[in-house]
Amino acid sequence: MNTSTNIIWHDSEVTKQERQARNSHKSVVIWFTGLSGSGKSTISVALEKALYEQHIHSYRLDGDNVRHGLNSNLGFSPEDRKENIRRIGEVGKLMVDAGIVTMTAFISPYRKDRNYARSILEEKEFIEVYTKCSLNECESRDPKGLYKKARAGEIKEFTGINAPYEAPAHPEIVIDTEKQTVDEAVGAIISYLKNNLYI
Ligand SMILES: Nc1ncnc2c1ncn2[C@@H]1O[C@H](COP(=O)(O)OS(=O)(=O)O)[C@@H](OP(=O)(O)O)[C@H]1O
Ligand SMILES: Nc1ncnc2c1ncn2[C@@H]1O[C@H](COP(=O)(O)OP(=O)(O)O)[C@@H](O)[C@H]1O
Repeated sequence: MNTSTNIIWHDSEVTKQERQARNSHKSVVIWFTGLSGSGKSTISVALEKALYEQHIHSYRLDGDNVRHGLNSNLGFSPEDRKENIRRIGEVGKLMVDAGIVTMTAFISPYRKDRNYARSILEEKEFIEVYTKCSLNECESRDPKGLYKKARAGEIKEFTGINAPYEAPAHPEIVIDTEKQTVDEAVGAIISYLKNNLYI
């Protein structure tokens, strides 16, 4: 619900299309979703580096990082996760307007919340990338030791253990991180961007 009143939109004199033309590439949100430990951060970091090396204006928003600042007042209840994703969707939209290829790496476990983020962008401005990985494998990777803590009852509402993860029904890209290497994942996403004339 919008509680701000008496607010009037003020247009820029530089359009998104003009920024994209100057950058010689489209702007888009590449929305990673998947369990903790499924590879969202690892792949988005590698993708960001590869895009940077190809002179693509890009930027990465990562759950752990954004929760240190912009979203530091949010926890992991369904309501807080919804607000987390709503804000990231809005930031993603601003970055697309600024002409930037934006990667977001959030668990974003609820389909409805991801679809909301998609809905505020124009068609083709949201590419959902599902980092598919079994809970078993994520738990054995446990890069931050959080699954161990969750199993020991030290973290409430941990995704996959005692909070749900709803896999995307129709993601644009699926990366099976139990089968594809990080380089293969980056290659697959860059091919998608090239084949669909984003870059
Ligand atoms: N309860 C609980 N459930 C899931 N994850 C937890 C939790 N508590 C802390 N963490 C750590 O926070 C990271 C997930 O934050 P996100 O902003 O991506 O989560 S969400 O999209 O709002 O669901 C997640 O990072 P990733 O491992 O990179 O996914 C964890 O490091
Ligand atoms: N094919 C792969 N793709 C991505 N990460 C992988 C892969 N194989 C192993 N890993 C490892 O799995 C872990 C994934 O952790 P991370 O990227 O932080 O996941 P997330 O951001 O989804 O929580 C890292 O330790 C990474 O080195």
